Amino acid sequence: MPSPLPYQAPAADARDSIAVKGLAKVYGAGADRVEALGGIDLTIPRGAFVTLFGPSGCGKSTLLRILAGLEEKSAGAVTLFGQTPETAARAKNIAWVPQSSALLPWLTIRDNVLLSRRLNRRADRDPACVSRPEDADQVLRELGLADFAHHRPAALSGGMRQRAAIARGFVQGAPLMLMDEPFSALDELTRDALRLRLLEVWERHRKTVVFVTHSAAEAVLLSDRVVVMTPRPGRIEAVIDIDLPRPRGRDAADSPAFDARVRAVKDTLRRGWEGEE
Ligand SMILES: Nc1ncnc2c1ncn2[C@@H]1O[C@H](COP(=O)(O)OP(=O)(O)OP(=O)(O)O)[C@@H](O)[C@H]1O
Repeated sequence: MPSPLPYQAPAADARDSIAVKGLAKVYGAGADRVEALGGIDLTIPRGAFVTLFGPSGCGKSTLLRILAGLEEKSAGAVTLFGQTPETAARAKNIAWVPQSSALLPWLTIRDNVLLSRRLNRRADRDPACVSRPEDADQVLRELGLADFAHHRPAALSGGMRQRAAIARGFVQGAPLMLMDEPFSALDELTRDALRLRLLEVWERHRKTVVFVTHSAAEAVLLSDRVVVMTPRPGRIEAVIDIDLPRPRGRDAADSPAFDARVRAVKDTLRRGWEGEE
């Protein structure tokens, strides 16, 4: 009988990061073949706020859906804190914040925010992240929704409903939040206010966030790292560390340092795109 292979402990940091290695995704075949992602390597440390930034069609949503376990990869390896996306999704270790709030109209805001937690009481979650009902009240307060907790979604503005969707993400008890352009349907003033609200709440909870946006300024304001992606096939042009001090508030976007980071992100995208043409 062959001797068993020696036990190999997982890499020391496997449970402390998201690791993407050689990831590729192809949709369709023949004339319909689209290489949505090719050769994606990315490491995201636990607790980081990381943004995927790039033009339409560069594969941001595909990458996010693969991380969420909603889409199969064509090649490569993905682990979320040591788990496959499918296992992490089954264990309810991933919270998804969509573009539109997707609240249930017949439930109050508080019940909407608590719904996933209630439905998934028995989930095999990361014990450090399990939330309590009181957490919903705290997060609703932090997001300025305490007075609306017992209203139904129809009584709230679009911005408030999106805040409720973000609250639901934080209360879900998952260590990882995936946010797919959560502010894209909102007007500019509401977006500005919501970015700051999101930052305030994230500072207190420090979940790992992977956020998708088309806005360089939004990416820089929110992130520890901006992943600049270019299309055909979707690939990572560069990962830019945003070394601006935290916490970042209303004044964070009013500095030459901020403008320089936004310029660096845009220039990186332009270089990658021009290089491709
Ligand atoms: N289900 C699908 N079937 C076929 N092709 C798809 C599918 N989903 C995405 N694609 C293609 O894969 C590529 C990447 O799409 P994806 O939506 O991930 O990009 P994106 O950067 O998120 O774009 P956007 O910013 O417009 O949302 C595009 O060429 C798109 O047409």
